Amino acid sequence: MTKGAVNLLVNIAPSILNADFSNLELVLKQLETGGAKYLHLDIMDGHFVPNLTFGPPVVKSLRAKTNLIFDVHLMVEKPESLIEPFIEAGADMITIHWESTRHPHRLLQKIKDSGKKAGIALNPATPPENLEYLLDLIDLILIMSVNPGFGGQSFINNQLTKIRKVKSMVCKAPQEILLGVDGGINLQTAPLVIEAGANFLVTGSFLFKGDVIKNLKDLLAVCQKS
Ligand SMILES: O=C(CO)[C@H](O)[C@H](O)COP(=O)(O)O
Ligand SMILES: [Fe+2]
Repeated sequence: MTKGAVNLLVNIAPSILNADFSNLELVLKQLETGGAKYLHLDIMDGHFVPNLTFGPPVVKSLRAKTNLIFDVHLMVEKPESLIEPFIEAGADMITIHWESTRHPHRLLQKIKDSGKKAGIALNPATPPENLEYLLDLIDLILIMSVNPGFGGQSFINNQLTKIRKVKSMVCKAPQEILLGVDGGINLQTAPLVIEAGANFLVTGSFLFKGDVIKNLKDLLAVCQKS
């Protein structure tokens, strides 16, 4: 990839956080029918964030049912201990939080050494300049546009400024880096984040209110137009 290469395609990564957990096989089929390529898996430990979700066994069960690209978002204390279990469960990409570890460089290196894509997420109050000496290890920068922990929160508008700053960092990197946004993405906010430079949009509660397939298709259409 040439220096400054930018992926013009906008990707949608559906989060199942607000899906019907009693019928995830159906949810996977709906997302595939709607045109999804990724599945965003929100892992919460009740410590780093005040909520609990699921762990490697659930990811392994889902892995057996779909070829979607598994994008694992680790919102946990001590993510060091969970890299291998999630890779064994079938993760294709693992995103750690900058705030969750003293050694983000070592952890990103560990993910890359395992042959998986490495992502780093930034909470709303974390400045993007912290990524300067990590950039060569990063495949995805995930800007949290809500405080992590729950689906269905409102988009924090000042994160648009951060997306613009990160866009200029990403353009200078020698490799392709996806610029992701997670939280409060819907038909109104998607064009704003795309205009600011994002090309990887995580969306959860918007999709699972009403007709999942229609909502996903509508969002993909907005992304293609923006
Ligand atoms: O990481 C997350 C929350 O911490 C989720 O990925 C995010 O909230 C998606 O849900 P929604 O679209 O409802 O905001
Ligand atoms: Fe997430």
